[in-house]
Amino acid sequence: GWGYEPTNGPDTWAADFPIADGNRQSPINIIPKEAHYDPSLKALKISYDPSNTKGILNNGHSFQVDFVDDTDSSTLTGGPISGVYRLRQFHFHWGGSDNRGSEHTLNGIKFPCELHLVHWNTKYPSFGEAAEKPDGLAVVGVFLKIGAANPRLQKVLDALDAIKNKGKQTTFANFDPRTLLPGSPDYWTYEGSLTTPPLLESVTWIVLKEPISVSPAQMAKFRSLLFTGDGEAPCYMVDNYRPPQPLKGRLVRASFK
Ligand SMILES: NS(=O)(=O)c1ccc(NC(=O)NCCO)cc1
Ligand SMILES: [Zn+2]
Repeated sequence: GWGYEPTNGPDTWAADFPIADGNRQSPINIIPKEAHYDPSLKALKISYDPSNTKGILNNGHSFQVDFVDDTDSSTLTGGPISGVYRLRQFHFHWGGSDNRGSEHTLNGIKFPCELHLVHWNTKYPSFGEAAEKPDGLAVVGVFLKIGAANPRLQKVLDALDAIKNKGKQTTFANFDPRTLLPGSPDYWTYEGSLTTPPLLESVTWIVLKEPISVSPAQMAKFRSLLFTGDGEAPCYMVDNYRPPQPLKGRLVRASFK
């Protein structure tokens, strides 16, 4: 199956997922000077209920923290979206060293890590249905940059020892992902896709301008995970990012001047 190695990585995905060469693929390189300030963009309204935290899973591509999404208790509204989107999961993408790892880039600059908070539009009956609609998903992207250790991240990283291998999951409770967000509400937004197969063109991307911090030791924790399952030859989970894709005429809007 697909992955991030030379034999199954992003350059091979179009064979099984032709939409990889589509007109609204993600991620992209964001050039702030070419973004269009849109005064009609609303503030993001994010309200999460920590008791919705369901668990943490190594899915062989990243690890994700899953949320109970059968009620409107953890939602995203406002910003560029209309209606109510429910939090489904959050996950990360990171590099084998600090000079790479993010999916979106800023003026061509890669960050060591990027957080994705995945939400689906409740006008559709389920995540799966929403994922196939042009306005079905909204993903909030947050850059991580090397600095002081991030205490909010530590609870997530402390759970990784229990999910080292692909397919492993463990309990994870009462986590408020809002604590991972930066102070500034400023964001860029554009119409894009999932950044992993099936690469569905159903995502309104909301990329926050202000990064959060992560320390080198915390980055080492991400890199201690394995792509591989128990009993397989171990392969460290690193460089699980898709590079920027062609903009193909899309506008990137900014919520700030
Ligand atoms: N990296 S990304 O574009 O944020 C992304 C989000 C969800 C998915 N897929 C997904 O959530 N499938 C359902 C099982 O959680 C794939 C890529
Ligand atoms: Zn992602």
